[in-house]
Amino acid sequence: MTTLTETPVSTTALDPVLSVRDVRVRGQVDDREFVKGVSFELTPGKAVGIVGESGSGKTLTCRAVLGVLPEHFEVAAGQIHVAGLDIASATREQLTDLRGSTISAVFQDPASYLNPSIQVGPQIAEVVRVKKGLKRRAARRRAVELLAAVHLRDPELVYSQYAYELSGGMLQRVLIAAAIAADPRVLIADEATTALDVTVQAEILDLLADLRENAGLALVVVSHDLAVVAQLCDEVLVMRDGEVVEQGPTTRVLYEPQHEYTRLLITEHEQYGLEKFLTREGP
Ligand SMILES: Nc1ncnc2c1ncn2[C@@H]1O[C@H](COP(=O)(O)OP(=O)(O)OP(=O)(O)O)[C@@H](O)[C@H]1O
Repeated sequence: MTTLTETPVSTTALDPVLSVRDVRVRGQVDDREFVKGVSFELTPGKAVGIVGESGSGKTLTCRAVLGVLPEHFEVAAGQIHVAGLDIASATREQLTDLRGSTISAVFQDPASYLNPSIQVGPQIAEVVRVKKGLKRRAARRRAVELLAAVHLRDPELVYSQYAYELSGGMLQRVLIAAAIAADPRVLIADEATTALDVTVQAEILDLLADLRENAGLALVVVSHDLAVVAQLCDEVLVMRDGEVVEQGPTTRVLYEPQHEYTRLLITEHEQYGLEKFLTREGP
């Protein structure tokens, strides 16, 4: 089987690979706080989920962690450490090095992250070449390996295809392959399976679980779908209007919700079959 990482990652290390402490995100235009104090820690192989309705600040939290807030937004307070590095005091060069190789992300709408006029494989090979310093031929080989690792059938064929030739599920896998190309320690999956049909979604979730278990990847999973978080995450944060209204172990939050808003989300999601993912033993 194709290896997902070139160097084995310890899953027993206790040092957090990501530490987010009381982070606040402010919009500079109207001086409004959009994220009002988010804290969590991730050690290798762990997964944290962020749930909440549209506009509650989930994506802004992720973008703050990645150091790519939209224009006119800033981290107004709090600390973010990625693999021990305080990103507020990191140089531009350190941040560029960090992105992709230590922390990486997959968002919704994979097509918009790929260049439509370049075959998908070379785009992954380029990440490997730049971030891992591999020569062209080795980078190509690694890109094909990565396409196989995300369970794309006929990876050689996919390597030479263009984004428009691939289905949504295939594209999302290509994006995951690109996101893990430089062996990051943290992967942010922001609504990464939302646009996919149920079967493909389940396959992508299995893939993320596999990366977590076998490569020690730490995950931040953003989803409006509690079932997704129930399946993948150890801990969950429930956000509403920029605030974390509830936070704790996934099974506790989903089985014994303390906050009325969490109860409301759970009731809304019962139709999606939350039960089938959630066991008392936890993920
Ligand atoms: N690029 C932007 N320009 C202006 N306002 C923005 C921008 N991005 C986010 N916002 C504002 O910040 C709020 C929080 O946005 P965010 O994208 O974090 O929400 P979310 O919880 O991820 O929602 P969704 O589930 O719809 O993605 C939004 O309601 C919006 O008002």
